[in-house]
Parts: sequence; C-alpha cells; structure tokens
Amino acid sequence: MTFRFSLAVAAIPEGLPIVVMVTLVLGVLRMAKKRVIVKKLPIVETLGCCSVLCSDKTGTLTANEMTVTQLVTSDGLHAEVSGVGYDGQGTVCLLPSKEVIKEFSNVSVGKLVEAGCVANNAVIRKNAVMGQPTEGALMALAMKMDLSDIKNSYVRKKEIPFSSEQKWMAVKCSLKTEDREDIYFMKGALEEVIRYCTMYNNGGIPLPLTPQQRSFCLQEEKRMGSLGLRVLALASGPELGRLTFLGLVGIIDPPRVGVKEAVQVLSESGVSVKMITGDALETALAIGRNIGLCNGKLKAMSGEEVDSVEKGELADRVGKVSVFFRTSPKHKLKIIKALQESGAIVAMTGDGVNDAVALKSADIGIAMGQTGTDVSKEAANMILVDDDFSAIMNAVEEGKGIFYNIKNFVRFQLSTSISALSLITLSTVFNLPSPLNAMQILWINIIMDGPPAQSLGVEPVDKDTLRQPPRSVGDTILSRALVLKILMSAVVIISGTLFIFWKEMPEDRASTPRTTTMTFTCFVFFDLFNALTCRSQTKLIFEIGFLGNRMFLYSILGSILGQLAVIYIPPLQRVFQTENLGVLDLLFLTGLASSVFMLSELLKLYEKHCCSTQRVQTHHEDV
Ligand SMILES: Nc1ncnc2c1ncn2[C@@H]1O[C@H](COP(=O)(O)OP(=O)(O)OP(=O)(O)O)[C@@H](O)[C@H]1O
Ligand SMILES: [Ca+2]
Repeated sequence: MTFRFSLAVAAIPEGLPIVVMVTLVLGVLRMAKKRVIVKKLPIVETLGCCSVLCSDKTGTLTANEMTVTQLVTSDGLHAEVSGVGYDGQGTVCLLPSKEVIKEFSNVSVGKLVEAGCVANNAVIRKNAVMGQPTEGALMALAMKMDLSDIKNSYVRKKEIPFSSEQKWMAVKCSLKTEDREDIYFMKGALEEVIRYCTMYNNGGIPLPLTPQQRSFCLQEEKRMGSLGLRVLALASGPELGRLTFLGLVGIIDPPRVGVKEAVQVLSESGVSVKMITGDALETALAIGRNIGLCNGKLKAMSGEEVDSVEKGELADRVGKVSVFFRTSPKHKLKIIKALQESGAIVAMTGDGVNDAVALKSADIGIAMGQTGTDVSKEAANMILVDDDFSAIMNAVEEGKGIFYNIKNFVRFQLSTSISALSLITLSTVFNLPSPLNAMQILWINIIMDGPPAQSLGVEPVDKDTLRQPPRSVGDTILSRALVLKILMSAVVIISGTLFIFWKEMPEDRASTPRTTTMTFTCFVFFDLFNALTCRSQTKLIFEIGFLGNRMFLYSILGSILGQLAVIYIPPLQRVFQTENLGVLDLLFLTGLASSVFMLSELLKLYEKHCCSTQRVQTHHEDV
C-alpha cells in the first residue's frame, strides 16, 4: 500500500510551477531580443490582459526632437523658420515679404527670440542639446538670428523653474552693462503666461492688452496647435503681473517612426490607445489624428475637467476619451486610477519625471530606454531599449502567447498525471497487480515534467491567437472546456492502457515482464501522442506543421529513443523490469496510442465547424 501511495505521489506533476517559471523566463529572454527589458517576471503574463495603453505624447509618441518652425509676434507679424538641428543653419523670414531677419533688424521678432533665449537653461554644444528639447529649440532659433550670445549680457538673479503643474518658467535678470531695473523673462503655456501680462509689445512700444488682442493671441495659438505644433508664449517686463506679452512660437515635434502602425495593430488586437499630454487641445488632436488614434474619431478631455468630474463618474467617462490634454502628473494618476476602476488593465508609457507616479500605479509601467529619465525607468517595470513604441506590440503578443502556451502544457501535464494516478487507483481498488512499476512511473514522470512539457512552452504562437482580444484577468487557466478536454484524453489513455494490461495478462493474473513492458510502452506512446495534439488548442497539426517547433521534435525523438533503450538494452531492462518487444507489438501500440491524438484533432475540427456556422449565423443577424 505504501508502495502504491508513493507511486501516486510520483505521478503528481510537481514540475508544473517550474515549467511555468521557465516559460516566463524564456519569454523575458525572447523579449530582450526584441529590445524590451522586463523587470518583473509576472509582467510578461499581465501583458496579455492589457486592455488600455495610456501614452504620454512628447518623447513617447513623438521623437522629442523639437524645432521652432514659425512664430507670431504680439503685433501680428508672422515669420517662418527654416533649418533643423542645432548647428544654427537656417533662417527666420518675415511673411509674406520673405525678408530675412537677423538680430534686432525687426524689434518685435528680436524681443520675442531674446526672451526665449534668456529664459532658458539648455546649452547647445557640438550640435547637441543638453537640457530640455523644448528649450533647445528656442536656443537653436536664437542661433539662427545670431542672438544666442545675448544671454551673456544678462546676469541671472533668480529662476522660477518649470514644472508640469505650473506650465511656465521665468527668470529675473539685470543687464551686465547698465545699472537698470531688473527684468523678468517668462515662457510657457499661453493661458498661463497671459495671466501675468498687462501690456503687449507693438513695434517696441508696450500698449495695454485689450480683449481683442487676447482673442487674437488665442486664435493664433489654436491655428498653430492644429498644425500639430507645441505652442509657447513669451513675455518680459519689470515685475510678474506687469509683463509685456511678446508673442508665440510654434515648435514641431515629429511622431516617431512606426508609431502609427503600432497604434493600428494594438487597436485591432483590442488594446485601446489613449494619449495623455501636457500640451494644448489642438496640438494633441493634430498629433492624435496624425498617428491614427481611434481612427481619427477623437474625444478629448482636459486636465481641469478630470479634476471637476466626480470620482465615480470619471470611471464611466474615461473609457470613451482618447485624448487628455493640458494635464499634470496628478491628472495622469487620476486617469489611470479611473480606468482601473472601470475594470481595465492599464499599461502606461512615459519618459519624464512627471510620468513617474503614473508609471508606478499603472498595471504595466513602460519607460523609454534612450531618452527616458532615470526616474521614469526606475518607476517602470518594463523598458523599451530603443525607444521603439512598436516594441510594445511585440511585448503584448508575447504575453498572449505565453498564456496560451502555459495552457497547452498544463493540459498535457494534467492529462498524463490524471491517467497515471487513475491507473494506480483502479488497480488497487480491483486488487490487480500494479500495471506500472516504480521505475516506469519515474520515467513517465520525467517525460511529463521534462523536455516535452518544456518544449510546449516555446511553441511559436500563430497570428490568429495574438490578434485575439486581451483576456480578462478573471479568466482561469483551467476553463471548463479545458478540463473536459483533459478528462477526455485521460479517459482514452486509461482505457487504452487498461485494455493492453488486460490483453497481456496471463491466465493466472500474475503480471509478467511482457505485461508491464507492453502496458508501460503503451502509456508512454499515448503520452507522446497527447503531447503532439497539445501543441495547439484550436489548430490542427497540419495547420501548425509537424516541424513548427524544433525543440518539441528533439524532445519527442529523445523520448522515443529513450523508451526503446529502456525496452531493448539489457542493463536498463533489468532496472525497468522490461523485455524485448516485437516490431508488430510496437506498431500495434503506436496505432492504438494515436487514438488519443485522432480524437482530439477531430474535436478541434468539430469546434471549428461549429464556430464558423455560429459566426455565419451572427453575421446574418447583424445584417
Ligand atoms: N521648458 C519649458 N518652459 C516653459 N514652458 C514649458 C516648457 N516645457 C513645456 N512647457 C509648457 O508646458 C506644457 C506642458 O509641458 P509638459 O512638458 O509638462 O508636458 P508633458 O506632460 O510632458 O507632455 P507630454 O505628456 O506630451 O510629454 C507645454 O505645452 C508647454 O506649453
Ligand atoms: Ca513627456
């Protein structure tokens, strides 16, 4: 009895957690090859449930390579800026005259560019920016007008630094040469900057800022924004609250290559992509359309609105919104929490310090490896090494594939283990000699937990499975359908093996080496055929191809050779209590064992047929 009990223990698939772990680790390694670093193992599996991807705009969807392309002065002069990069190549031309402006040849443009250069912490050295790209763009503009040295004629006395909540920054300076009163230079979002202004610059002379003038600025901001430009307002004056408004600059930041395609694939596979940005509505919408967010049917919500909506109501509304604009870090957090409340599994990508909190609270935080800040990388649990947004798509597919593969080997291991346990139980109950001895059970155990199971974990997963919608977190691995399939395979294996056991049993009911060898080999063959059909839940073997998984082929081949060795090599025969079998015996066993494979393949065919007729029916109903 104790002997049988220990046999039963051996038949438990204790290798299951290890196989799951190894499969996850292999997944992480595969992802590393695709330039995605995963910091926590379970994230791989969570990716398959991801239903919403929130992305910060600047630096994630766009390249964060900022260039000023146009400007408007407060007195209504328009100018276009040519040249990209930071080498000072390019010109500023007034429109429509195309007159090239240098230094202060036009006072209004000169003052505007000067403010952008002085209220600035970026340094351009060897054609590269050190500091924020937005500020780098303003430095490059100053270089194009030969104004970049003007910063040195001021002494900076104080700085009110930029923050994503405040959305502006200012410096207090005095001229080095003259002993004049201090002067403030401010830059930031228009609606913030204009609150500190009482005057506007008109050809070098400050005039009171009238409502008409304000609405002109707003209109210009919208116009530039709808071209997808980030708009910054500039002002200067003796005191915050008594500033003179100088004008606006429009900064282009092109979408990253491949983002549009990635957004499309993600949407098709059921992940809805949302943009959360600190920029203004028009800019956000233009970029959103450009990258094909929500097929261009965009619904937007501002940070202010996020604040004003009741907590419960927010969860209902965020799902339908695809662009959040003028947000601060605390809004990003609120939006993610609301999405999670509505039942979504949320991934969030970001690059800045201001994204860190949101990255931490999302189910999957994704940071940019090259341009991202260290804080964001620390907070994230996944890093895109090359800042390649489309790598997220690969990672999500990997996540879905791994869950699918885990299901496959769980099916394989459980059906084997149930069969082995039942055989031992049945023989005990009916007081028969044990159909399998201890060494044989051990061998079966190795096959069950070892290479064949492991190789099911690396089965390449077909595109159809990857395009399926994200599974819900509540989905268990052991669904009812899967349990039924496991039981069905187990019943076939048990009946087949018992049949051989009965057939090979001599009259006196004392089992001989031939009896156990036949029963044992029968069970092992059943197991290998079972593994073959477990390679896919839905696809027939012809569809996935016999040679599709090299690891699997090797491990099955190894198992067959091992089995033959156990039967035919004398020293092993002694250990396993086996004896030689004839070719006909082997052929007969192969034929019998293939039944578990055939049956399961037929079931797949039947399910496919049902599925397609169902689809046709629903299609008819749709019509
Ligand atoms: N260096 C800066 N100085 C002054 N104002 C700035 C600066 N950088 C950005 N702004 C203003 O603040 C707004 C928000 O910028 P911020 O960098 O916080 O956005 P963000 O949340 O990082 O954007 P995204 O989510 O798109 O990356 C910008 O639209 C711009 O008007
Ligand atoms: Ca950013």
